[in-house]
Amino acid sequence: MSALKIALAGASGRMGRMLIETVLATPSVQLVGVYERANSALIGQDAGAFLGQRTGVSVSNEMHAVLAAADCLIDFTRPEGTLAHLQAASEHGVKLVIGTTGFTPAQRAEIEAAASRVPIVLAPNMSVGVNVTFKLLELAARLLASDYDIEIIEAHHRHKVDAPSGTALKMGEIVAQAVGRDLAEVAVYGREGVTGERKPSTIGFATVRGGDIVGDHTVLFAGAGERIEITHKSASRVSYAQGALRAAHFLADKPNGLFDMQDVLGLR
Ligand SMILES: NC(=O)C1=CN([C@@H]2O[C@H](COP(=O)(O)OP(=O)(O)OC[C@H]3O[C@@H](n4cnc5c(N)ncnc54)[C@H](O)[C@@H]3O)[C@@H](O)[C@H]2O)C=CC1
Ligand SMILES: O=C(O)C1=N[C@H](C(=O)O)C[C@H](O)C1
Repeated sequence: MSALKIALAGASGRMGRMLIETVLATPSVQLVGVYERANSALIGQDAGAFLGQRTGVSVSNEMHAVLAAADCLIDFTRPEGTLAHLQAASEHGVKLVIGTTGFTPAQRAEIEAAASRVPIVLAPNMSVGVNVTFKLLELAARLLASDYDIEIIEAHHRHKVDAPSGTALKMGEIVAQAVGRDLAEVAVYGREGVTGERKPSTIGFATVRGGDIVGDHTVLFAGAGERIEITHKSASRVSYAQGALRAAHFLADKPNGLFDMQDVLGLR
């Protein structure tokens, strides 16, 4: 079987670098294109230069050239970048794995519309561990129901620009749905001053930013006389990169449609 041809966006980013390293170490995939923004010092350099490796693939700011030989584009950038890349990928019939977070509902609708033309995996967290944690949360929330207060706490590195994390928001959606609430109505994003007592149906979010924390998420179910904490901690970005490659393989035989990592991992 021939290797899956992968193009990457966001070459200089934390995830971009981890993806380049992971693709180069994975025999079932081949790096065929690497994109970075025009103002980047990396343009024209070999994509493996930061690893001391020669790949023969130069970093380019011409998305159409980057996509020309690709089966799948993996994008971990920023919402505005992802939407531009989505447009180019759908023109080329290139499948998409999107790890970027922080989309507005309107931006998400654009991704959904594009999925009628090309298949897309869109997931705020590609790690197997987080996706299994989602299942644990669903079960815990359903069993504990309204007797326990639900709070979601996430911590990330100092460079992260969106809050709460995409993963924390997804966890909120999962637990809200499991207890029959609409997250948009019950979410409380941070507290300050004289807030009054906690309303029982709310789901609170707390965000920590500091240092090089890769990504920690805890969902706290606090009841009378006890509490349950379900926590996932990432120690390396490699699990996200490996998940993204699993997602790319999953898309290989899909003509179109919007999927997430629960689909990829068979966790539905
Ligand atoms: N789904 C998942 O498993 C994970 C998702 N993420 C998400 O991936 C995204 C990137 O994270 P990091 O690599 O840590 O960020 P980063 O800041 O290290 O890298 C961002 C990359 O995107 C590029 N970029 C920024 N704006 C752009 C634009 N308008 N057009 C094109 N390219 C643009 C930058 O040049 C850079 O290469 C974030 O949204 C983050 O939340 C991060 C880790 C795991
Ligand atoms: O920006 C990050 O680093 C991460 N972003 C994702 C998110 O917003 O959930 C996934 C992971 O937590 C790392």
